[in-house]
Amino acid sequence: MELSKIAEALASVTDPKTGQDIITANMVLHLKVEAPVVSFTLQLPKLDDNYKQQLNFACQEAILSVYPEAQVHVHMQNPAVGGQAGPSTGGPQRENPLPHVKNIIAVASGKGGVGKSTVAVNLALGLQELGARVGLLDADVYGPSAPTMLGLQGQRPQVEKVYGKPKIKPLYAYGLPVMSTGFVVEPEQAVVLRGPRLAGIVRQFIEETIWPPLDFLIVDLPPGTGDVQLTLVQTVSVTGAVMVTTPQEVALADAIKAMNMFFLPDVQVPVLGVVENMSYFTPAELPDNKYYIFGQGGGKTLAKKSNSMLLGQIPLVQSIREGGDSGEPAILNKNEEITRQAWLDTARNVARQTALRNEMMGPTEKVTMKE
Ligand SMILES: Nc1ncnc2c1ncn2[C@@H]1O[C@H](COP(=O)(O)OP(=O)(O)OP(=O)(O)O)[C@@H](O)[C@H]1O
Repeated sequence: MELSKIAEALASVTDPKTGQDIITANMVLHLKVEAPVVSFTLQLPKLDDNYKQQLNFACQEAILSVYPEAQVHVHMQNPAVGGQAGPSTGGPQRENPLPHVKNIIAVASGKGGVGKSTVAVNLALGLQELGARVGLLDADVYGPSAPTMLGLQGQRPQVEKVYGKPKIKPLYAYGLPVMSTGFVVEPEQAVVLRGPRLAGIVRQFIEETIWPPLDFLIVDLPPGTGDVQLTLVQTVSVTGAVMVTTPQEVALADAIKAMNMFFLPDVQVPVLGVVENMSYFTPAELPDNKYYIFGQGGGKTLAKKSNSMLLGQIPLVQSIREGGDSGEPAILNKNEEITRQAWLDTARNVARQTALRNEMMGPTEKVTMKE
């Protein structure tokens, strides 16, 4: 009996919760073969009887299909839930719908149009370029821009049944699994649908999408504060928030208001830092010149107010706008090295601040609903 054949057989078994195969989802531990006995531990996010039985049966069946003589012993184990790296902070243990996603990063802003979606998309691709496994959830229900920015407009994600339950397959762009409210809701529809309905869609996207194992899930939030923000912090443990602002003082008051939501005593999502977008204008023909047309200092002030750092300063350049419109984000444009480096530096800082945060604190507690 070969271990590799057994592992291969187990890779055909799907976790009914995440839609991932149980090997990729790191659910199989201590796999041992002493013919005819095959034993292993199956780590489950929740020991629900029905769920346990289904998986046990599927594992037995998979192994018996390659080694009919095998005696399969499956030991079920419930790991500490709560999800991400770092020790548990104690308190009530709640189920984590994304146990195979290490860090969930919310990208937020005070008002629309500051380039939050541009930052979310380029940050996701930047982290991927640095070697991380990244996914993007565009939860900007009123103005979903990921489909256009990633050249996925008009496409619809497919639904696949996993143990009889429908799960959504994300679309892929440049290797990035992407879900966007724009895939299922027309912009005109979003305006008439009420906040809680849209928030429900976001919750469904988190819980029912077949996200692969990820180091980072970047969540592009709508501007300001509202139902979607609340739903996110109630559904998952958000590792940290990245605030996006422009340098103007006038944008600051709104940004502070949006940021303060993360600091509410019931929420307590750490702010990893601030990305200042449209920091300066650089004409393509004078790449070394910087014109601070929107003033200076907004990003730094916001970082100071949140006791965090300025993660990056992104120039206002035509290629970023063009990249957003053409479906080929600026970070992929190797002819615009200065802009590309600004995005990569930002991604590096986000990765570093996330690692530091995880070293210093336990997972963020999910917010519980108070009736
Ligand atoms: N640094 C930049 N240089 C040039 N254009 C930019 C830059 N950042 C963003 N843009 C452009 O500005 C417009 C608004 O950006 P984006 O959609 O990312 O903003 P947003 O804050 O997500 O807005 P909303 O959430 O209201 O839709 C887009 O056309 C985008 O391409």
